[in-house]
Amino acid sequence: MEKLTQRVQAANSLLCVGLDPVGDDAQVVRRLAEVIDQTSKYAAAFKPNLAFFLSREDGVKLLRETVQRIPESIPVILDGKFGDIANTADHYARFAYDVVGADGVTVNPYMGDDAIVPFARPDKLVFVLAKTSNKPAHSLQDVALTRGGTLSDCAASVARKLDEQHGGIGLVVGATNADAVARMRSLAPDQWFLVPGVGAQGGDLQATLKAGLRPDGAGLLINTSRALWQAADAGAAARELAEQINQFRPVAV
Ligand SMILES: O=C(O)c1cc(=O)[nH]c(=O)n1[C@@H]1O[C@H](COP(=O)(O)O)[C@@H](O)[C@H]1O
Repeated sequence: MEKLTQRVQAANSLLCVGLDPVGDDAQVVRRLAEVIDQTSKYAAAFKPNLAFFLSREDGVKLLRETVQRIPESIPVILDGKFGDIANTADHYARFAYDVVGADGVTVNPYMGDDAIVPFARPDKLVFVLAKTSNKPAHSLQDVALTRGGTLSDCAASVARKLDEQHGGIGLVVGATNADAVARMRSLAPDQWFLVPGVGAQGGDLQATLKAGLRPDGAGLLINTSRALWQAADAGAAARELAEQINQFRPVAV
């Protein structure tokens, strides 16, 4: 969290640049370098999505090279949505941190605390899926529990408890439902949220910021992936989005 906070302050940005590379091999290598180099100045973090690398024959090598190209001061969140029993999760954590060199991960909490805890290390960021951006998520995440609240609420409270115990635990909350962002913020007032869903998925940036920013003007990492990958000028698009975000921040961090 320290590295993230420092970067957010240094770049004066809450923008997370998503890296979901598509195209043929030569295009992808060239475009990844371009997007990283052009957007770095405006990036609070980068989020490579593991699936887009694993679908290529040399995906792990490309992922490692991608992470190495990102300036050291900018946190890299490996979006793997990992989630398995502790023994297996430990190997995913070694992959993400020790093989790939990521500073953080996304984790699916469905299997419970032991799917999350192996990722908690003093210097790492763990974002737990709580309320995702995809519409069909309601079939599981909005289910009401007999003890009260929904499954999303439960994920948020697990993430909060684990943050108190281990530190470095945030939530993934989609930008496609501002009421849900507000609900998650009420359950997790202090934690960082990774927020995908603006850009290609049509999330409302202003409503999301209003619902989710902490009083200190931080606490949200606004991710966009395709909108930057497909932009004619990724640097200009990143600058524009970072500036739009800052317009709605009540206080500079
Ligand atoms: O964990 C994520 O990053 C994630 C959670 C979520 O609720 N919704 C969501 O879209 N994502 C990821 O965020 C990125 C969104 O990409 P764009 O829709 O192209 O901006 C993809 O890598 C998704 O896998």
